[in-house]
Amino acid sequence: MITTDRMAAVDANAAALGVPRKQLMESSGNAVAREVRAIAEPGASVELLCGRGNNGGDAFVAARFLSAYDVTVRLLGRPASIRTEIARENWAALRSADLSTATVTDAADLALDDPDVVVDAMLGTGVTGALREPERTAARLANESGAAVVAVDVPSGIDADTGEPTGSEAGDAVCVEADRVVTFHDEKPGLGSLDAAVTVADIGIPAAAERFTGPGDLLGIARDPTSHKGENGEVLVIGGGPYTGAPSLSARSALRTGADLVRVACPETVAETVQGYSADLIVRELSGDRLRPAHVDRALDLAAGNDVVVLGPGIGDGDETHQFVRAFLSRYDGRAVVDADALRVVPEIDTDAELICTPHQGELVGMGGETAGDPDERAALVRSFADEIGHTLLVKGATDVVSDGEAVRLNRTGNPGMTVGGTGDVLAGAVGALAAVTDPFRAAAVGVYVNGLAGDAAADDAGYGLVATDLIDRLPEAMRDE
Ligand SMILES: NC(=O)C1=CN([C@@H]2O[C@H](COP(=O)(O)OP(=O)(O)OC[C@H]3O[C@@H](n4cnc5c(N)ncnc54)[C@H](O)[C@@H]3O)[C@@H](O)[C@H]2O)[C@@H](O)CC1
Ligand SMILES: [K+]
Repeated sequence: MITTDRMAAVDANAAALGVPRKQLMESSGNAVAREVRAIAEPGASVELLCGRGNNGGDAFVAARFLSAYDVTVRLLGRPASIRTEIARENWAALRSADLSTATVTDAADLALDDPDVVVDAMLGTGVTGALREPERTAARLANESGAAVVAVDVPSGIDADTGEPTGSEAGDAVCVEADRVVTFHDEKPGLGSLDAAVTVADIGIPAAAERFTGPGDLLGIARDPTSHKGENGEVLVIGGGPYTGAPSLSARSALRTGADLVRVACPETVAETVQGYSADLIVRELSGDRLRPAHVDRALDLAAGNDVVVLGPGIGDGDETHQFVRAFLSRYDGRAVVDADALRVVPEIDTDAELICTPHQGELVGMGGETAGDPDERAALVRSFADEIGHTLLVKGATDVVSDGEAVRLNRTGNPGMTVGGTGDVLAGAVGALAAVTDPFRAAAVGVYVNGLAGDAAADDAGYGLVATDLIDRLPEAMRDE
């Protein structure tokens, strides 16, 4: 099963892997033609009803594969209104090949010439709201035609994620009632409930486009242009004690990954130094030189005003500090990224919090997890351990593994230069900022992807001499989804 959003991400990842969308469209159109050949004898009349998006584009391709049939390609709209370049190119290819094409702009001019097969390629996953004209009339005609109706990807006017007619809240939903659906790459959640035979066509999307993070994973994280301060995330970093650099790295990384406000709660002895790293941080002092159980009430108060807590950078491994982490997590019920010395406490704690744990492999073993050399084996182990502890895991390595106990994603951005100290703190901050605006699994996957990209950009300039702060300034560029 794949949702519409995830499909768009995988599609973009495939393009980044060298399989561009036009190539996918060629395979999609070929699969549609195959379906027509399976249900109709050569010579049968086939009417292709095509929209102006890529759903229509699939049918332009299909027409080229149906030379043994009596084919009419009917475009709903003017050729100039075809929305995408790849669909336009495939339309032009039909025209230059002298295939029978027609355009309809007015619903009143629509009539079907008693076809044996109707191919519904009006709208796919790009549909919004109830069907408009002329698609609305065309859907009615197709439903009343008595022809076998083959829908491309999803019947027009159906939401692929829910199976419900789009715009059904308005109470006037019209959609294509397909006999068969040829959907691409994977089953869609909404198709199972339809009264149609569904074929899933492999269109050549490489498995790696789904398995590994890629630029598509960033889609939809770009912010709402009308948002105001605070809406794009408030993050509290709880850290510091024996180390001062770590909480500052996490906090500055969260800012560069897009968080609006980042606060640091740290022992008073390090507060001045942490503040000294950056005027952009809001620093809250806790008494003494280490995190201790006595700080829990105050830390919970501070945490309550934020979307996400990043817990652990630079806290050290003193007993009192472990007690603090234990007590904090047993009472905190929000979202937190847990890193470094705070990790060990997680498996033994009973918490309502939603955690994203970011261990390297040594820390994973310290938590009671297992690791393996082979990435597939490691992925399976991470998945079952995430399931066991009930939290999201991001296990760092040459290939990073992210799992929420169900889904697994691997990441291969990054380079050996990133074994330098502090890059883990940068990662924790980036994941924290993302966890304020998206779900934990995606925050971890995108965080590790952009952190690695920033590391690769830093290595281009500094080679293995790169340092953690080099990554921070490169995060905004890494976050761009184009
Ligand atoms: N990886 C993928 O996602 C692939 C997608 N492909 C095809 O591309 C399709 C998605 O293409 P698009 O994103 O271009 O979207 P669509 O082709 O589904 O339609 C988009 C356009 O239809 C119009 N429209 C939207 N709602 C409407 C309504 N209610 N009434 C009338 N017109 C409406 C709008 O102008 C919109 O831009 C998929 O369903 C599939 O068929 C394939 O070509 C191959 C790979
Ligand atoms: K369709």
